[in-house]
Amino acid sequence: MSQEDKPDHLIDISLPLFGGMITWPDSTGCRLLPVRQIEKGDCVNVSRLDCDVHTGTHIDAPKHHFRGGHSVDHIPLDTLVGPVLVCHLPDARMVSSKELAALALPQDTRRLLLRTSNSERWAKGESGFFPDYVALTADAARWLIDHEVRLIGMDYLSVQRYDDGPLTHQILLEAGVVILEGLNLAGVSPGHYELLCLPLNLVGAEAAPARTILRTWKNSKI
Ligand SMILES: Nc1ccccc1C(=O)C[C@H](N)C(=O)O
Repeated sequence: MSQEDKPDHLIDISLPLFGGMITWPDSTGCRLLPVRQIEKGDCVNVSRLDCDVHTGTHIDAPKHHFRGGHSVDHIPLDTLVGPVLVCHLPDARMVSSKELAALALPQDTRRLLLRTSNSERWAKGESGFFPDYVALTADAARWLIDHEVRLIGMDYLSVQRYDDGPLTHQILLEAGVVILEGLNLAGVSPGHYELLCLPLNLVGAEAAPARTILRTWKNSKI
């Protein structure tokens, strides 16, 4: 790698996982439980993570909504890693096809992350789950498929609005679009990056937590 090609910087857009973190209201929550403790006389520290697989930043696979649908271990890495466009919709109360069309995305956009006012609320450290988060409508899901987007990332714990039915998820997952939820895009400038989304390879699971990073490059286009 020449000096010019060195990574400029890495931006962690995933949520830290910790006991008591904000989770989906129906979730059993997230706990990190001590199994062995040096301070209690054990020779090592060992913890157990107790959470559902939709905790923090995570991907959803078709199995989340479809019997017999693919699980996360079948999602190809080359969908999860590669060029991505980050768009900023600071004033959107929801994201419909109208907001997406107004972005005038380059035709070759296959991965799209949307920074909304949700990210500012993560940044402020709001303490509880907020059901009025910004998310996609079903017609936005159809728009993404029509425009051949293969991965869509949103900055709250669901891609669909809290009071909506499951249609947004179903449309995306049926078409094999990877749903990336629970991003924190606070302070991320809109533009082109390389996405590195690495979910746990949980065999047979409908979702998996995913450490997710954006990489910018100094002098090269991705
Ligand atoms: N953790 C859960 C537990 C029970 C029921 C749903 C969830 C979800 O996380 C839903 C998810 N965020 C979704 O919209 O796909």
